[in-house]
Amino acid sequence: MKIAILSRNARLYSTVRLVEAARARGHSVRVLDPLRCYMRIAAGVFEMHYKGRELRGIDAVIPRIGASITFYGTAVVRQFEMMGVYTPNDSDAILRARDKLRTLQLLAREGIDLPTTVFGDNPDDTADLLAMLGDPPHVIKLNEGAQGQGVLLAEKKSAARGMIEAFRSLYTNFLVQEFVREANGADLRCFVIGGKVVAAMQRQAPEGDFRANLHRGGSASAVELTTAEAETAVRAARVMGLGIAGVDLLRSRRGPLVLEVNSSPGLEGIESASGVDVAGAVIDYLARMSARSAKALRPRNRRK
Ligand SMILES: Nc1ncnc2c1ncn2[C@@H]1O[C@H](COP(=O)(O)OP(=O)(O)OP(=O)(O)O)[C@@H](O)[C@H]1O
Ligand SMILES: [Mg+2]
Ligand SMILES: [Mg+2]
Repeated sequence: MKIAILSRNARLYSTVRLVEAARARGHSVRVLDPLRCYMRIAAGVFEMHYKGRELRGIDAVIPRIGASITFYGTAVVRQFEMMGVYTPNDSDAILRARDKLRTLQLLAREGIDLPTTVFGDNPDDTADLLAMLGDPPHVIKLNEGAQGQGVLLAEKKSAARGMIEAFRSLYTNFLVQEFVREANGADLRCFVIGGKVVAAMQRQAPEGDFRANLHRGGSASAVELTTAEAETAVRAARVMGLGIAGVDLLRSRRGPLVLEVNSSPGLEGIESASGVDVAGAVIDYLARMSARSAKALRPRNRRK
């Protein structure tokens, strides 16, 4: 199989591990910087070019699209889809997951539990918006933030109002949520591949913080998920339409709550905390699925 990994940096741990795992399984693999992929679109014709050459014969892509290049990155993934290249996460699913509010709306529709969330535009509605959530503390977070950046805790109503005013003055979208205190600064990252949790870790925020992200100094450890937690993670990935997903859960008094679903989850923390060869599992899944989709696309099987 010929695999392309869409990643801005070939030296990142996740990218290196995926390349290794693909080579170890006898696949040909290359890393493409999505921002160097350029495309030609004409009636019924989809071409992808890279550093002066047309790309041909790629069977599958692994999109690792960072939050700062969502628009361009998903356009590249979509072009590959149009060319009939298999991707475990399609461009629409990546866009869905990038938007935390949209994610929560889609999950809530399916009855998946999450921290109660409010969203509003007009300053005149702020007091009522906060009242809809109940007493502080409240969590205020950027709709498209990542790595814990732009996730704030407001202990008092006045702090919440101040943070909301600050975000509004920056014309950025944000959510306000109930603070799940009993999570005690820990969250669960569940790595879901093809409808199964293949690895999980618990992340603990450093002293004095409530955000468990490893990029914010959190520490990771192995964790045994309950059946309810594993099922919730698998359902969340399925609702989002993601073949590969990093589902973040909080342990709460009323059961697992989904915080968000990540479409390009990192491998470093989870492989070392769980001891699982997650990169290998990604490549095995890709090989299975791309063979299946190639079969479905064979001309005799194609729908007229
Ligand atoms: N409502 C909440 N109650 C308690 N803790 C929360 C809440 N929301 C977020 N947190 C904490 O803050 C962290 C970051 O939040 P979240 O996962 O929503 O943001 P992110 O920046 O997209 O993270 P990632 O890097 O995983 O993509 C969570 O992992 C969790 O530890
Ligand atoms: Mg995230
Ligand atoms: Mg998260």
